[in-house]
Amino acid sequence: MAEVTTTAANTPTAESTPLLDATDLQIELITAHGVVRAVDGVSFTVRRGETVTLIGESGSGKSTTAMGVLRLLPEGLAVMSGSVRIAGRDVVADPGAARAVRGRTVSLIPQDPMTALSPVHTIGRQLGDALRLRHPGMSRTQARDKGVELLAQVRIPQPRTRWKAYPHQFSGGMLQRILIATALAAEPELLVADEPTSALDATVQASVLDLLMELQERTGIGMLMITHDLGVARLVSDRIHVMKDGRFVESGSAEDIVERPAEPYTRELLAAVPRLGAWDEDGDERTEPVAQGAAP
Ligand SMILES: Nc1ncnc2c1ncn2[C@@H]1O[C@H](COP(=O)(O)OP(=O)(O)OP(=O)(O)O)[C@@H](O)[C@H]1O
Repeated sequence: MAEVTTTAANTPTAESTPLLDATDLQIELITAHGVVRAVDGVSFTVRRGETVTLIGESGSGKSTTAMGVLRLLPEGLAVMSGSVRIAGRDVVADPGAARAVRGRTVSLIPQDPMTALSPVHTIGRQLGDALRLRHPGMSRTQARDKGVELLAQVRIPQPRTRWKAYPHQFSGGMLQRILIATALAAEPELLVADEPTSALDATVQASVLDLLMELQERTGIGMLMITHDLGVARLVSDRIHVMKDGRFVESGSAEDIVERPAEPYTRELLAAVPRLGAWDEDGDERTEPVAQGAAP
């Protein structure tokens, strides 16, 4: 999607190593009702500047995959096999590698902005803490200046004044943008976004997705997107993996999956999207909505 700028750090070798490389990932969850194989042998990669989306209905295993990749599933209740290399380090074989890459190479944008931030601390305190975690030598003043800059980047109006505000003083869309700023505080190479807009209404959803794409274009960050909404997937993705019962039933470019779905399950997901404009080369939405069932 975005142009990849080659820097000294991005040697050809580093460039060709995927940021995320999952091979035959299996995850079993130990539940009160027995063992559930939530993820059943999936393989996928995410490279710099790419957005790769896992799409599927509720219970298909998308979130378990995302949380597994980050090793955020409860130890002892989730058994993982296969491999997941993040920037070359296998987090399945080595949980220590997961701790090393989380909040550095890879950051999570969680699903529900209303519950992801602590209600008793100011936005500034929480964003400042995230920055100082990444840069231990940073003073509070430096963290505030950098944090205000990040809030401006995610289009929070009057960021310097809002620094001292509490989460309840923001709308859902603004909170999600603050969470994006918090994820960016770690200067990650890869973002995992778990249904980042599902708690937001349609117009706010569009503006948050737009912001993510703009950030990606500017920074070349890779993104693993989780969604149940093919409209969202089509807008942001380079590649889409359609997930059902823990497996990928269909994988391809966003255009192929949306325009030429091979599987009945994908066609069902498509049918659940109320309106999709015609595909055009720039991936722009067409401005005139398509009325379902309307006469030509
Ligand atoms: N805490 C849990 N206890 C029991 N079963 C679980 C738990 N979490 C997930 N599962 C099961 O694992 C499978 C995959 O669930 P998962 O949440 O990953 O799917 P999903 O596609 O992300 O759905 P959603 O969009 O609803 O989060 C499902 O069969 C689900 O019932």
